[in-house]
Amino acid sequence: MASIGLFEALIALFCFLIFYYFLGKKHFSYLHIKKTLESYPWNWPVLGMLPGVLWRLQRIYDCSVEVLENSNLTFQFKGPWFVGMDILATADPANIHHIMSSNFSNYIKGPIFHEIFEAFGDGIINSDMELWRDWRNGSQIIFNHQRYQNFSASTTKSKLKDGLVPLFSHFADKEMVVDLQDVFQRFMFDVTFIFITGFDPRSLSIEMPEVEFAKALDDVGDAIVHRHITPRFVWKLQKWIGVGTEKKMMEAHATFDRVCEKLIAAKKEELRSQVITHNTNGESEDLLTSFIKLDATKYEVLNPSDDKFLRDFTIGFMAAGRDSTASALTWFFWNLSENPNVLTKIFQEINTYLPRTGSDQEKSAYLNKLVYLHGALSESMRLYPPIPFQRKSPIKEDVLPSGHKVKSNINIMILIYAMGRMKTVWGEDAMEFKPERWISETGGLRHEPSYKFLSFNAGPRTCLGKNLAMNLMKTVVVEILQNYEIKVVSGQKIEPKPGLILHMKYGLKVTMTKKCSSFN
Ligand code: HEM
Repeated sequence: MASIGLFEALIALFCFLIFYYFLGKKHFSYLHIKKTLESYPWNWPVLGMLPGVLWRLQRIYDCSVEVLENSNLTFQFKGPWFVGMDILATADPANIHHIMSSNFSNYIKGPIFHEIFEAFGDGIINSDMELWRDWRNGSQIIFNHQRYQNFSASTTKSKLKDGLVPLFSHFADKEMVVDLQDVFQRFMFDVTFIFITGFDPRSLSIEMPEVEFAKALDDVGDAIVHRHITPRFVWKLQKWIGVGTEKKMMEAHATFDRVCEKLIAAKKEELRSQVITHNTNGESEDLLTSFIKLDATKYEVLNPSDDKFLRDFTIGFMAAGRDSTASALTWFFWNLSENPNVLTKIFQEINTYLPRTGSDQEKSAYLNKLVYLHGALSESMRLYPPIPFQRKSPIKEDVLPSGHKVKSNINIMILIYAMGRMKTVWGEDAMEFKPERWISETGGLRHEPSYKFLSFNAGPRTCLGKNLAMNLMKTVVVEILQNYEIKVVSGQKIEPKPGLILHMKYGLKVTMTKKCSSFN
């Protein structure tokens, strides 16, 4: 997402010249600079700590763990002078509880967030206060309705049986090496697209076609990361000239507008013809249909009859649902390959509870009994949270429980990745993959407060798709483990890529073989 491009190289060169100037020729050496930069983010004149961030960009997550562990969980990052890039970074559960829950109304995403994430328009991800409340209320009613529950369950099942399983069989028959990350991204793109619009983009197929909407989402993600590490006036200038990631952002905007216009028109036409023929399926419904039918009089700001509202809804929900679940699944399978004892325990649990016969409802009810699998998925998301950071901004000046004074409108970054690895929060074994930490003494699930386990966010803005995502992942994992043996290709480099979503930088290469008996 954020591979170093021409612009970063120019900044690096600029930094180099500044270091040279400040350190003076006598003391200057490559090793001296390297040591200085690697020990701690140095606060340089004019450039602040930005050079340190760019220097560490490719291993920014692990650096954030070190820095926060050494700063009592909260760290003041100083950006270049006069460009408003100062950030208070925190992984302190007390601060997070204060920001996300107890003082929620004072901490918003704010205008800077809105500007950086402008591609998502005025959708739920980007909204605050009244608009967010309307989004949340409307979405919650639709999400919890039986019609959508039925639709999402049948979509997952059919995409799994008719999409993922035949593709895995093909890979197994041909003894192919495949990138599991790419496969899960395509699977989740299709599933989320169907959840939202009812249409199947069919990106998951043997041909692995490029889908312009998926590419547009990736390009927007790259541009947003670029905006996080670049002074505002610079990316504004790039946008004005139309170069680099800003050019891609503009093209992505155009793709979103064009694709959504077609989708919304087709959906409205479909609904009109259903009214004429009285041919509606009252038991199962996609999200776009439900939003179009929403009773607008119940909301102060939302206007479901407006196409711009429906466009922002589509983009926002696609961005929220697609990559997060694909990332969680990819890291989970990698963690399983590294921890064969965990895999054995998951097999045992599935064997114990899997109903051989029974209705679909009975079969899906058994997912709730898979406590160890739930713990293993949570553990994987603790160490590899699909959304690795959050941004917030206080409306009014405040003092955080850690004692840090925050002025209005400053940037606060909650580093979820670092949070999951803090020894002071999770104990000395914080870096170990241990699903057992999620199991209580009586064998049930151990509850961890969301301000400590933040992968699905905390407080009133907790992820709307949490239960859906957990059930979906359990269904996928059981189906795959039942039918295939997945082997991770040895010798490949596994590391997270800096970005909005915790992708694997080089993907996850695997081979798969079909299992003879149904399960062992
Ligand atoms: C493993 C999978 C998932 C993870 C880890 C996850 C995580 C998160 C996180 C951290 C947020 C807060 C983002 C922010 O405020 O900027 C969020 C919000 C949200 N998520 Fe998820 N998510 C997942 C799957 C899904 C799915 C499948 C859907 C729906 C199709 C979904 C829908 C949403 C929505 C609508 C919001 C916005 C909530 C609000 O602002 O009130 N998520 N999610």
